[in-house]
Amino acid sequence: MQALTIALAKGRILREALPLLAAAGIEPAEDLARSRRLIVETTRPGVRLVVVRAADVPAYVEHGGAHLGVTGADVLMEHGAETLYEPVDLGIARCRLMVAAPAGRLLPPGRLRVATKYPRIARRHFAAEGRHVDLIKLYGSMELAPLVGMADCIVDLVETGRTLAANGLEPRALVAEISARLVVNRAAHKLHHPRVEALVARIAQAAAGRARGETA
Ligand SMILES: Nc1ncnc2c1ncn2[C@@H]1O[C@H](COP(=O)(O)OP(=O)(O)OP(=O)(O)O)[C@@H](O)[C@H]1O
Ligand SMILES: O=P(O)(O)OC[C@H]1O[C@H](OP(=O)(O)OP(=O)(O)O)[C@H](O)[C@@H]1O
Repeated sequence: MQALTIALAKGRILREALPLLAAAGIEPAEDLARSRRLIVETTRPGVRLVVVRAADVPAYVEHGGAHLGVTGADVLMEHGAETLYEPVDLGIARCRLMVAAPAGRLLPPGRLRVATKYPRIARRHFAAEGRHVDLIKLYGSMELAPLVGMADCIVDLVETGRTLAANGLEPRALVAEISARLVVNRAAHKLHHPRVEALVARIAQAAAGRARGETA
């Protein structure tokens, strides 16, 4: 029987997802921090993990490289993952996607220069407000763009607000509440239905337990 593969976003989501998966009875068979192996077996027979960049998880699940995936809602929104089935909000890696700008500075009228890693989401957000934008796509450290005069505002993730404050920026508008989500390949869901359903149910149960404060 083919093993079910879960694609996990590395970094912050991986760190928070591992205790959740452990509570669901799925633990990596080797230390992920030390191993250079890209496919890792788990203590649960028939379930294996692949660890990839957060932004790559939708592609792995969409194209059948993994049956299931765990990544941020921000990544899914930006990817336009309508083709993926999203059954569980894991409640981990919580933060907010926000518009932020230099503290106390009025945004200029007319076209706004917006720096972001999320051009699709940003365009949609400002279009809904009827604002025209010039988007500058960045891959990190968005907070820098207004400081060097390259952008009027940013669309970026905010958790504690410390990064904004440290750079003289302030939140201006909420774009979306973000948390990590479990996604499932639709074909895999049909084809391996009982096994996929059982796995989704275990993970959903662990997420619900975590929400009740039962696990880390
Ligand atoms: N400060 C934060 N608080 C909570 N969740 C966050 C925070 N920053 C990012 N996330 C969530 O974790 C996901 C991955 O972020 P992370 O910073 O680990 O990787 P990245 O820098 O976006 O990816 P890569 O290293 O592959 O470029 C984000 O897409 C988001 O869903
Ligand atoms: O509100 P805060 O608690 O300060 O968190 C927000 C910061 O966290 C994320 O960056 P991260 O630390 O992941 O760095 P990266 O974007 O360079 O990966 C995000 O891109 C913000 O910069």
